[in-house]
Amino acid sequence: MDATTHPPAPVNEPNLTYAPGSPERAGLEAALVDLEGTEHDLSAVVGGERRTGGGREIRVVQPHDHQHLLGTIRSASTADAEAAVGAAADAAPEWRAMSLDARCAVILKAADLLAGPWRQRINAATMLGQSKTAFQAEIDAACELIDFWRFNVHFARQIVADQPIANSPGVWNRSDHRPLEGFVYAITPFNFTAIAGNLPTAPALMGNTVLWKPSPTQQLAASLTMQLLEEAGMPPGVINMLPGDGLDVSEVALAHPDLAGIHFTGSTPTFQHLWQQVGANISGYRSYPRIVGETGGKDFIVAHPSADPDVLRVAMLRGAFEFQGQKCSAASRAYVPRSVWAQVRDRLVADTEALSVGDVTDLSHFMGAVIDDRAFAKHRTALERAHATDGLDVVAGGTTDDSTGYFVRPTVVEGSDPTDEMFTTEYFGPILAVHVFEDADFERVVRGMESSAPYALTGAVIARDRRAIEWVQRELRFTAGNFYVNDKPTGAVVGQQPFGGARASGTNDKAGAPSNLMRWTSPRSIKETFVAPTDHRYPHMG
Ligand SMILES: NC(=O)c1ccc[n+]([C@@H]2O[C@H](COP(=O)([O-])OP(=O)(O)OC[C@H]3O[C@@H](n4cnc5c(N)ncnc54)[C@H](O)[C@@H]3O)[C@@H](O)[C@H]2O)c1
Ligand SMILES: N[C@@H](CCC=O)C(=O)O
Repeated sequence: MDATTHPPAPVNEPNLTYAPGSPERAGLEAALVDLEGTEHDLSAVVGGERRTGGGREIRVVQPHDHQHLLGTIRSASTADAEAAVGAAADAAPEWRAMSLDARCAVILKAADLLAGPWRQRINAATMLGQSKTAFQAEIDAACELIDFWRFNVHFARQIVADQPIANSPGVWNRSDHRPLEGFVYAITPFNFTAIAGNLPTAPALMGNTVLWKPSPTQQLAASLTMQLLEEAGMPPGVINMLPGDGLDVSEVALAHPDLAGIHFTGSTPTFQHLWQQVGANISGYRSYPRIVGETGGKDFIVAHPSADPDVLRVAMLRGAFEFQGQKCSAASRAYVPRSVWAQVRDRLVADTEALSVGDVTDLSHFMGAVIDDRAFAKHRTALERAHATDGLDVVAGGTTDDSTGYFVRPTVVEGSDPTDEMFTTEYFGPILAVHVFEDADFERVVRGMESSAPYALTGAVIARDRRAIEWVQRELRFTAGNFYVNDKPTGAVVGQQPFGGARASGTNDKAGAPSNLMRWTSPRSIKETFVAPTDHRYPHMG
């Protein structure tokens, strides 16, 4: 309960530029060469020991150069998962008894290691394994993860310092922010190294022990993150990493009486499947598992007739195509009045066609490849359908090429029917659907957007008319957990725009915020009476 000391105050980590000639660019290029040259050890880590999983093999390749092997995973088996549950249970008593200062120190050291000596290694791993450009790797693997760690320390201390505000005479009330009883199961997505690092460490900071199942396509950066945490002093068994497809791990973890929570980020169907499994097993748990999940999106930009066309164009280009549209926050549908579209269309098409797509180790590219063959096939099918469907007009991009890497050209599709699947289905790729409408129909179109997709993650309004901004904000209040005015709907910053959405987009517990950390504590209220009564009778009894 020691939250009275003063660790360094959190400040957002500045983004390095990687401009030609900069020292960070030289460091990054050296790290890329170093990591590309070898096949990496992607073993499980259970109780601090490396362990070759007993399950099926998964090849981890560079998405932009799919013949280039980075390493091979042996998926964790049920025996590996059982060993991890045991290691988490063994580590729990000492970890939860440790002072909050000690746990914070581990996390703050991890942040400083990542800001310093580990920065380019983990950035390079994120570029090679997830096909992020230097800038996209920097804002994710370095800055956002450093921010998660530093701000979470600050928020954890606020939570522990939050104590009852009233004491009756002769009484002292206290709150004991206990960790959960059992282990937390953290399951992380391919697209953000920061999310992969945050999901196991947030519950650990609050005193829990964790089973961490990273995404196979993020495993290189995940393995390095695990090494960094060990160097920072994370004790063995507090976080147990189980690579692979997760099927055997879930078989053990979701049926185990000690499952205390799930910390998930990924697709909506996977999250719903996990929740169903928990529901099916509900009578077998010691406690009701906390279920936190941030999931899919179909994120929008809506322009008002007063919109600045340049602001709209840049919001579309960056919002839809950075990291190949593989951010849960990526703009994948836009609604644009005809008068504004007339000023935006040609330049948007020209700029989209000019975006360079390629091997991200060539730092001149704006985009890399999509994550794997499955994603590639899904996007190719969506584009074939767009080319073949009346009412859909592919005005930029629309082509794919997987001869060397999983490349999908950034694509703009004009669609006359806003109920077409282009406007409702999450493809999770660089495909932006645009619905052009008559200016006079603005209010009708916005009202239709309220329920046109099942998600509610991010959205943006582009307008100069203040009344329009206010009206859209009110009308679309429940359509986005993160709402942007005159900006792209991506790029939330920890401590500034707490991130998460509702409806089919998740439980909206807001990653990197006190509300998330609260889910990993089970408070105990303690009342101490200094001079206790010694007579059971009340005055009214005479
Ligand atoms: N809302 C957010 O904050 C947020 C952030 C990032 C990504 N996402 C969403 O994530 C999705 C993309 O990520 P993805 O492709 O990695 O998602 P995914 O659902 O395919 O996989 C997520 C994780 O779940 C694992 N998994 C799948 N089935 C499992 C099972 N039965 N047991 C255990 N683990 C299992 C995967 O291996 C992976 O580690 C998109 O839908 C995107 O919108 C959301
Ligand atoms: N927080 C990130 C998205 C994370 C999901 O992929 C953003 O705001 O762009």
